[in-house]
Amino acid sequence: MNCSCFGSSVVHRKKGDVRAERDLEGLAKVKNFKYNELRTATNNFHPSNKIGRGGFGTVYKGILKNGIQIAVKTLSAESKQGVHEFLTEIDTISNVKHPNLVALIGCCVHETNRILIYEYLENGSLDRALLGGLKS
Ligand SMILES: Nc1ncnc2c1ncn2[C@@H]1O[C@H](COP(=O)(O)OP(=O)(O)OP(=O)(O)O)[C@@H](O)[C@H]1O
Repeated sequence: MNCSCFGSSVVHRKKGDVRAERDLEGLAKVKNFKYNELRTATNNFHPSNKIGRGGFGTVYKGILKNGIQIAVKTLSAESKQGVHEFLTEIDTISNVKHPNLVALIGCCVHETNRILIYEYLENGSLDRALLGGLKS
């Protein structure tokens, strides 16, 4: 599995990152994004790409090189959630698939950054997903 989202420099990896890398190898279902790929997709996490903020942290809209739109959820620095808990959450989310749930497509751990990547839903998509054919 590609673990290069930990950065190109082995020298700068912290203990937690190395453990996270090891743990991520066990998560076969989600893609391990490179931090630079996410920086490019979100125009360096530009404020104009910000689409919301939830309990996890700030959410940015991004566009991958292949044109796929993504929602990039960055775990806020104040969060007490550690790498291990973060990875456990990914493992749990990636095992749940339902038409009414937004799919988790990947994650990234880079230095102190913990990031989740979801499929992007346009405004109103949730309504449509929940109400199905009831909504025009
Ligand atoms: N997959 C997505 N596609 C498009 N926009 C999204 C997506 N995920 C989140 N957002 C936007 O980011 C905002 C925050 O989302 P987030 O899931 O972090 O928190 P929340 O659902 O509002 O609350 P909580 O943190 O309690 O789950 C949402 O209200 C929405 O506007």
